[in-house]
Amino acid sequence: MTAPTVHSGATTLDYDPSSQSVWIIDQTLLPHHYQRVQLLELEDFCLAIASMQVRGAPLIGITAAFGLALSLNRPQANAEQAYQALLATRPTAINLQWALDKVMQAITAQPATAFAAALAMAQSLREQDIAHCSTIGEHGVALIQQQYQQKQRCINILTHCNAGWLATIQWGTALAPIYKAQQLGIPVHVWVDETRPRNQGAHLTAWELQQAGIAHTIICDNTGGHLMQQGMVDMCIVGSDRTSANGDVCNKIGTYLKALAAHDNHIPFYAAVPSSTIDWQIDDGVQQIPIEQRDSAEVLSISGLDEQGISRTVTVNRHSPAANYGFDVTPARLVSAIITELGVVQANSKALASLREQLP
Ligand SMILES: CSC[C@H]1O[C@H](OP(=O)(O)O)[C@H](O)[C@@H]1O
Repeated sequence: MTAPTVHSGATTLDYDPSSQSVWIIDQTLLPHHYQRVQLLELEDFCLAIASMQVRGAPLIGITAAFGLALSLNRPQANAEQAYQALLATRPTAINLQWALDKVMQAITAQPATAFAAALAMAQSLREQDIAHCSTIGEHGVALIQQQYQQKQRCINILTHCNAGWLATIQWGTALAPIYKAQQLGIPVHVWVDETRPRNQGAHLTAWELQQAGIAHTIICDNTGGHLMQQGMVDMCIVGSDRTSANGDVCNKIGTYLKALAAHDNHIPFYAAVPSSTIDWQIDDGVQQIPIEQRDSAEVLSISGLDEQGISRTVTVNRHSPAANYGFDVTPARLVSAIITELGVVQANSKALASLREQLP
């Protein structure tokens, strides 16, 4: 099976009406194997999210939306039980609850045709994600273009984790401006934080950029500060799993440290955030956003291919405990701007409140 690229119009999730199932890319196998797997039952959807076969706030939400919708067409359908099971899979990405609530609202509005209404909502959220991420790319590429016009050389962009098309349905959030820059012929190079412990950068972002033919270099998570200090980074663009109404940005663990280094070196630090990832109920992200803690085994091991091309997982330490905080929160004061589908806005309550008024 040939692997797709963002420019081939590839999508991470596709609904199959003939089997009333969903096909997703098993992201735990990338970059070594590209494989699509079918999600049929509610348990398949819950496992896919919890095990990170699918991950990234927008994709988590849309996957759950289809999981809830399709569960209604199964024997002993129970929307509330399905909602709770899916919501319990991962706590930090607000898109999960946002998407599930949208589907539940559709069910409540049309109880006589609940399955059809829920499925239509899931499909609508999927199409909306594609449009919003493309628009985030268009708003974000202007920031890259400004630097290119000033510097007239390749623009070096640091990103953390994976906020590419694999984290959404298509285009991505943080990587969308980079894909749009490529389409405009603007030369860019991406510093790709490997992003321990699950290595979404080395496994997923690097794979995306390699497939797209975009120059990139994988770096250890601790390297970014040095590169910024040496003038080797022109801007940082990261994604988000939940951004609070005051502009605090929750993202993969380690993002906050990059923002501190960027601030200290006067480098623009942008978060690409669809409005679906903004939690309007929280006005102090640093204190209020729930931070997922995952199995310590993810810290104590690392997986890859051995010389014979066989997947291996090795343990780096069998005897010590490990802590595995999945996310951290970058305070708004360290965020230069937030790139949304409605435009580039300042990371503060007033600007975000104004943005909220523009939402349909
Ligand atoms: C566009 S959301 C991407 C966001 O999600 C990642 O977390 P995970 O891979 O654990 O789902 C990471 O925080 C990315 O920035």
